[in-house]
Amino acid sequence: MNGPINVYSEIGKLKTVLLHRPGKELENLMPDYLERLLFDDIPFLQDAQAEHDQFAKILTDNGVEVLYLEDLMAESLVSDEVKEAFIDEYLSEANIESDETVATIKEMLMAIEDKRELVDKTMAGMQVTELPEHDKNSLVDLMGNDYPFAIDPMPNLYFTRDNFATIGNGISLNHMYSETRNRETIYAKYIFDNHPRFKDQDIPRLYCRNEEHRIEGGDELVLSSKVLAVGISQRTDAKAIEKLARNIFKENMSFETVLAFDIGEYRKFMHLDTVFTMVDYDKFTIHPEIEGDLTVYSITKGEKDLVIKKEVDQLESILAKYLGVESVQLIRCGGGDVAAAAREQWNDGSNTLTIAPGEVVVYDRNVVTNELLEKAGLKLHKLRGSELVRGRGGPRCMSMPIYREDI
Ligand SMILES: NC(=[NH2+])NCCC[C@H](N)C(=O)O
Repeated sequence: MNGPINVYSEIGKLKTVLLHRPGKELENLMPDYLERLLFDDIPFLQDAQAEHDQFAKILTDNGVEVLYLEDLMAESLVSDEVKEAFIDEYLSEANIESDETVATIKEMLMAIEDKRELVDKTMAGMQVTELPEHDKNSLVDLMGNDYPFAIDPMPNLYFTRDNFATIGNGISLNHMYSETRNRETIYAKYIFDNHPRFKDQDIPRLYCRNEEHRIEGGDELVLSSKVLAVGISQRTDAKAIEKLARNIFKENMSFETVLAFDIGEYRKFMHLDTVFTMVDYDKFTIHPEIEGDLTVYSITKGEKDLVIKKEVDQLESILAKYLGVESVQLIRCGGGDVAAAAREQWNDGSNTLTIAPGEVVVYDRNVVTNELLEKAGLKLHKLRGSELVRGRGGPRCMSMPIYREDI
């Protein structure tokens, strides 16, 4: 009998997925703080939500159960004790200098009875002007500053791919690269510890948010029940991958090899899944710009510790060897046109979500890449990508598979 989580491939028929419908956190984006919050522009919330609803509809129309992070989190606040523990932990990570402000906000949040409303508020952030008058005795309170937020918004939450990742029947609860995104990982922590769907189930924890080294779900790809690919990137460092591999091997899961893809540290391709995704048994998207310099390392379990080797073959041969297929096809984002490749990668042309072997969700705007995917025989579900894309993420980033049929 399989547990509630079952993800042994990138392509098996998707049965259950986790999304987050973007909310008020996007309206708390301001030009001065975009870079710190890892955004490049301010999406129009209403249209972003409409696009996101279309995404959810494509999935449900194709037999996928869509769960929402905000609902699961609300349902995880199973008692007053859990609610208070969550609020305390949330506030301790919210970067609030004054204890009086913490106490004031705690009182405000505790007073919200509707659990969904409370969860939404924690995601949206809080402007200083929302706080009631409260005692200002501490030096930081008296000095004040111009910063408009008492608590920052979490605008990247709709990229549910990153803050935790499902691997086999387990999860890696991630330690994120940036402070703004590290706060997001609190929701998965409470969900997997308290939600009735997950609480008493055997769900191995393969990484933990308190770890020192950083890893993000956009870098974690489950290529098969035996092989994982993990990006060494702007977001994920090599030490974290070693730790993850050790934990996976310790759990005696089916995975035998972790392939570490060194894609360099760039904002434009912050995660492996912004340049490489698996779309069929033997087909992948790839951004041509990373191909030349890409180095792949294999990590396997040795007698005493990990055995780590540099793979010297072409990417196609490495993939074919580890996946046990005769050959693989790499479908290049933008084809041979450098401008199309760069533009469409920036707009997540290689960030596809595979919902069944050979069947993918893509943004409609990446016309050059989409045509190549169709030519390769793939079935495309096209999603309007005007507002959501401004956060620099596509269909794979915006989804976390919870259950895929085995292939
Ligand atoms: N899996 C992904 N590629 N996620 C994209 C995340 C984008 C987000 N703005 C960030 O910089 O973190």
